[in-house]
Amino acid sequence: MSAEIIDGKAFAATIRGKVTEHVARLHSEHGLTPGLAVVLVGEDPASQVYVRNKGQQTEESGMASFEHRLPAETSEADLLALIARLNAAPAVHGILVQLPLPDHIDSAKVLDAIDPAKDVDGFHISNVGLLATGQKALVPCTPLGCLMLLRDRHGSLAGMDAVVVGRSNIVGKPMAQLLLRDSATVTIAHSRTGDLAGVCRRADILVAAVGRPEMIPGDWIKPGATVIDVGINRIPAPEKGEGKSRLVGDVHFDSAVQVAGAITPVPGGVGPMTIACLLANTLTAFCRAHGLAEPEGLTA
Ligand SMILES: NC(=O)C1=CN([C@@H]2O[C@H](COP(=O)(O)OP(=O)(O)OC[C@H]3O[C@@H](n4cnc5c(N)ncnc54)[C@H](OP(=O)(O)O)[C@@H]3O)[C@@H](O)[C@H]2O)C=CC1
Ligand SMILES: Nc1nc(=O)c2c([nH]1)NC[C@@H]1CN(c3ccc(C(=O)N[C@@H](CCC(=O)O)C(=O)O)cc3)C=[N+]21
Repeated sequence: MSAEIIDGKAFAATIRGKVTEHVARLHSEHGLTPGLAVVLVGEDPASQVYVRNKGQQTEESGMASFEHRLPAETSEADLLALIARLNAAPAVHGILVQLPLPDHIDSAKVLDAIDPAKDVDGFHISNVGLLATGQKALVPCTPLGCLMLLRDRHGSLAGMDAVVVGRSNIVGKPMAQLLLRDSATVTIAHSRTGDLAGVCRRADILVAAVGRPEMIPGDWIKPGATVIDVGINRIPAPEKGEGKSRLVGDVHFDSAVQVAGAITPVPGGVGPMTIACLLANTLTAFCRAHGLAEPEGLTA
């Protein structure tokens, strides 16, 4: 038996379509345009690609995109000054500071300087706290995208055994919070977990957010489970030619697809959902800022 392949790319296109429709209506009814500012410090080539994709898709949805590319040696004080300006800018409704930041900058300090109402990544400590206490928050884009895929497949997640491998602040922890809020029974595994294979085998829902290429093999997966592979790992692909590379997830796809009930591919799974949810969060932030009705089906 072979798993259903969850088409994140198509699902993301549907979400972007809903955002685009809503943005057009806001424009015609109120003459208003939501705006997203993306800040990139340094020249990491992978980050440049993401930032370019985000900018393109933001504009395609009818929103305004503001890109701030700063040199790697930018001081923390200068970055904080830029954030203060974006916090005060009426045309900016969402602010994303691309991570990781250079080592001389304190990421937590920078993220907490963003106005929580414009924090479309959901990384500000007050959004983290609101999510953890079950209140209305801006929710991190990658976990939100995963949740949308899971709800689409299962309807209710109540009582399901969910295992999240990875406990980062940007994926693992908020993912676990969202699953818990939907009444799944949640286990968070990490590098110190004993018998990781055994823990994974209990999961009806397995979310892998580790950053280790193809680490989870098919025989760690419960037959019929839904597998969400968040990992984005670039590995050498000499078979494609000298110096070429390809993207793989944290799950060993070829063996996992034999066992799982459904699985997200890499690329084309969670990645496109992340950007779609960023646009959705920007629209949500805009509507809350203006006291307008929130878009339906685009929040957690
Ligand atoms: N699709 C998308 O849109 C996005 C994809 N990503 C991708 O997701 C992956 C994870 O990202 P991120 O959360 O930022 O990564 P981090 O490096 O911040 O966190 C990785 C987590 O995996 C755990 N871990 C590491 N090694 C093992 C192991 N051998 N066994 C079990 N757990 C382990 C770590 O545990 P410990 O805490 O104990 O060290 C840590 O909690 C990466 O591949 C990243 O590129 C990230 C963001 C968005
Ligand atoms: N403040 C902040 N917020 C983030 O959300 C954030 C970040 N920093 N830093 C980096 C990670 C990574 N990330 C991805 C987004 C889209 C794809 C994506 O679209 N991936 C495509 C393929 C991309 C390709 O081909 O390279 C896919 O999986 O199909 C991947 C990864 C967001 N991140």
